[in-house]
Amino acid sequence: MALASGAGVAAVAVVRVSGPGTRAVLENLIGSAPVPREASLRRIGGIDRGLVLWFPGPASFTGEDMAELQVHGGRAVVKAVVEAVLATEGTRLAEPGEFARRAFENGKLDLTEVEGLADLVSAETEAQRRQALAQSEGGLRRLYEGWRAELLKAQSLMEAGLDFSDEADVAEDATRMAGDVVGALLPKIEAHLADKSGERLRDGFRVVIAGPPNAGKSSILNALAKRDVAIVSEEAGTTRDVIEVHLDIGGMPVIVADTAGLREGGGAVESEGIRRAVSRAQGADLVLWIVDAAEPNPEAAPGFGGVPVLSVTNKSDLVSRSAAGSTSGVTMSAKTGEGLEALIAELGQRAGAGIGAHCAAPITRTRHRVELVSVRDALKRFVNHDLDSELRAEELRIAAHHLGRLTGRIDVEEVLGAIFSEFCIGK
Ligand SMILES: Nc1nc2c(c(=O)[nH]1)N(C=O)[C@@H](CNc1ccc(C(=O)N[C@@H](CCC(=O)O)C(=O)O)cc1)CN2
Ligand SMILES: Nc1nc2c(ncn2[C@@H]2O[C@H](COP(=O)(O)OP(=O)(O)OP(=O)(O)O)[C@@H](O)[C@H]2O)c(=O)[nH]1
Ligand SMILES: [Mg+2]
Repeated sequence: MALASGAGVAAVAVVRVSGPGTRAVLENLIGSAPVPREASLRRIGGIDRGLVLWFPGPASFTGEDMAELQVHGGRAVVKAVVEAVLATEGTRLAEPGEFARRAFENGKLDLTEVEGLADLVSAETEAQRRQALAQSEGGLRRLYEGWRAELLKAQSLMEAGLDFSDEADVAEDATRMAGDVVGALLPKIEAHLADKSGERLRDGFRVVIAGPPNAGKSSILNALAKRDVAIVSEEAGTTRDVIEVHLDIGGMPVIVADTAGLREGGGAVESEGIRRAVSRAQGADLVLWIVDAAEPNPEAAPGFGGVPVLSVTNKSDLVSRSAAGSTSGVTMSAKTGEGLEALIAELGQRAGAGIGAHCAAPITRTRHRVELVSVRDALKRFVNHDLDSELRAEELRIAAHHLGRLTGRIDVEEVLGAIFSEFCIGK
């Protein structure tokens, strides 16, 4: 049992119940289970009048008997309904992600679909929502199940080759056919691994604003965020902590961080701010290097460990148009807003906004990448003909094992905890 509608008061709250005791909860609270899968307006335990939904298993989200009580969202109503449900013998509060976990355990969802659901609940932009929905509806599951079927085919051909090892031509045919199957599969896995668009979309494109003190970094952050997130002042060394905002540029999540101005000297606090700025910049997808247009000798951007740098000349309002436009990169004024649209367009383009969704479902997590690298490496060893047939067959088993971990078919107990704890209570 859980309050699925989350913390805080809403107009309507949803209490979700799953498990074999669900029918007993309904009998205790509303007298009887209503018509399955149809909303019924009922008195609920003398507490409220609300909509009741009854999903007898296995045709439910978790695959078990389930019910929903949709009641008025007031604190007293919710508290009384939750207590009334818990009063039924055997009922308890659900752990975070427990409904999804049961759906997984009952074969309703595979691990990639569960991850898709978690991402759907936390999606912040349209492109993230689309990607998460497709994954939650089996985009990756179907892809990986197809590959698993190919692997099984190759495995059985290799086994046949081993069984007929005294009939050289039969054995050779079977082994060659297994090689063809893997030979066709490997480039598909390589192409899938080469596509980083899914992880980038899920994680967001990370931009760090860096530059000398007082160049207008915090003013640019505020202009991008369209609100006063960071303190701006004419004093050099204003920003110390890294300040982050989440932007949605054409459906792409872009995470912009403002940092302390980089300069020599300064006190201990400022030095720590500078250390954080540099470390953040080195982990970014893009650094915006901000300089003051009125500065006669603008400081050149240092290297940030190979991270691409886009030069931004700010305070264009302080200089004549021709002087401001002469530098490379973006020229803008955080004060007047001139050039801001151009900066946003450039960020969107670099983040990959507007690129239509890739046809195939992409990798969205490091977990997928790690398992698929193991699959690929085993298959590469398989195609290496220096190994004997026994060892090559073993490589196929290793590949199938890692594919199984990906979809949750085999020994995933250690990853389950990590995945399901991402969910909020009630999911
Ligand atoms: N009120 C409410 N809204 C909700 C949910 C919910 O649990 N309750 N969902 C919660 O995530 C999502 C909808 N997801 C659902 C997924 C499967 C089933 C379900 O009953 N599946 C059965 C029957 C399928 C069918 O008839 O097509 C099954 O899989 O066997 C229900 C909701 C979003 N909206
Ligand atoms: N004229 C003009 N002034 C600006 C512009 N952008 C920022 N300023 C001013 O420049 C000063 C410094 O701005 P901040 O945004 O605090 O600069 P910063 O780079 O974050 O500074 P630190 O955090 O100290 O490194 C403030 O007085 C701003 O009002 C601009 O485009 N034009
Ligand atoms: Mg600042």
